[in-house]
Amino acid sequence: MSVALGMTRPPLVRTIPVHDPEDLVARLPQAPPYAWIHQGDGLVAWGEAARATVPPGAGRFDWARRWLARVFAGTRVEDDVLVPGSGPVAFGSFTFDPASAGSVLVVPRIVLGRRDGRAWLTTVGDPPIDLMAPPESPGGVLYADGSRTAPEWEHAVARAVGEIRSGRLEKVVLARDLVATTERDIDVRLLLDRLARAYPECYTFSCDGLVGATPELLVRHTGQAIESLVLAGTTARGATPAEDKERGQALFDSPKNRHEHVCAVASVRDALAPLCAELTVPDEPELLTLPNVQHLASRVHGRLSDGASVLDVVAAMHPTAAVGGTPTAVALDVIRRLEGMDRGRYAGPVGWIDARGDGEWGIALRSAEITGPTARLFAGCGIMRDSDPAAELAEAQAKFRVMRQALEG
Ligand SMILES: C=C(O[C@@H]1C=C(C(=O)O)C=C[C@H]1O)C(=O)O
Repeated sequence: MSVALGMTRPPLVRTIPVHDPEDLVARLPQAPPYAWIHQGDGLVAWGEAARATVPPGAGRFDWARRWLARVFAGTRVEDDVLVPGSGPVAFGSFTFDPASAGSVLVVPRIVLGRRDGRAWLTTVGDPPIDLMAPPESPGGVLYADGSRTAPEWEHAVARAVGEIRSGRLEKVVLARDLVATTERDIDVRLLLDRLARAYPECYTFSCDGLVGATPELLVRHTGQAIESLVLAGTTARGATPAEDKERGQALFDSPKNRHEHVCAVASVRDALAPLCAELTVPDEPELLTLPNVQHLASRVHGRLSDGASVLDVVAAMHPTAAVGGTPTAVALDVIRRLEGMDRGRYAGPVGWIDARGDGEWGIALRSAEITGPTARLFAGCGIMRDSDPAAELAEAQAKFRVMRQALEG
C-alpha cells in the first residue's frame, strides 16, 4: 500500500468549476486512464496520489473502506462544487472471487467531472504537466482461445445443466475468455473513445488496465438514494426492425429467461432490503436494447436507512445472481470447477467513490484486462436447466463483440 506518494504534508485537494470539456475522453493525457462515462457525463482521471492493493478474503470491502477513510481523512479539501464526484475521489475494481488477488483502489491526482451541464476539475497536490499526445491504433488483432476452446466451453455448459437438473442449484453464470494480441501496445484511451461512442447507454469504465462498457449498474449512491439496474436474460438483435421486435417479444415471453431474470432480481432485493428504509422493485422487467444484444432489465430504487457508503452497498450486493447464480455459494463452487480459469476482475464491482460515500459502481462485464499488446476478453451467460450449449456460446460471442469492435476499430 502507498499513500500520497511523494507528499510529506497532508495534500490539498482542490475542486474548481470549469468550462464544459464536452468530450471527457479527449481530455485524457498519455497516462493510464481512469474513467466512468455514461451518456457523455461522468469522471475521467489520471495520475496517482494514493494506491492500495486490496488483500483477498471475505473482509476485503471492509479493508477497502478503512483504507479509504484513512486516505480521505489525510487530505485538506477545498471544494467549490460540492456534488457527487467532487472533492477527493477513488476509483476501484475488485476481483469476482473474494479469494483472488488483484483488487485495487486508486486516488487519482487529477479528476475531470461532468454532469447535467456542470463540469469540475479536482487536483491533489501540485499535479505534473501531462503530455497530450493523441492515441495511436494498436494495429491488427489476432485472437486465440483462453482457458477453454468453444467446444470445451459448450461441454462445461452441458455439465452445468446436468448439475442444475440434479437439483443442486437453479442458475449458474458461466464465462469464458479470449486472448487478443495486437501489433503494438494498446492505448486504453482509444478503446474508451470507441466504447463511449458505440455504447452511450452503457457505463464505459477504465481502472488499472480493466476496460469495458457494461450495461449493468450495480449501484448508484446519491445521499440516501440508491438505484440499480439488474440485467439477466438475453437475445440477439434482429436483422430488420420487425425481426428485432419479434426477438424482443420472444425474450419477454420466454419462461427460461424470465426465471433467469427473477433469480437476479431476487438476489438484489435480498441484498438491499436489510440496508433500506424503502425499496421499489418492479413486478415485470423491461427490454433494454443495445447495439449488440437485447436484455431483460429491472430498475430498482431504494432509500438507505442509515449512512452506508456506496462501497458498503457494493459489499452487500456482490456477487448478484446476474454474474454468480442461485444459490450463490453453490454457484461459486460450480464456477470454480467448470470454468477452468480465474475470472480476475471480470464480473467484479468497478467504479468510483467520493469522501461523502457517494459513487457509482457497475459489474465489470463486456470488458477486457489490458497488458501491453494483449487483451484478455471475457463473456458469460446465465445457465438454466433448459439451456442449450450452442445457443449460450452464440450469446457469449455476441457479448465479446463489444470489446472486439473496440480493439479493431
Ligand atoms: C455475464 C454477462 O452478462 C450477464 C448475463 C446475462 C444473461 O445471461 O442473460 C445478461 C446480462 C448480464 O447480467 C457478460 O456479459 O459477460
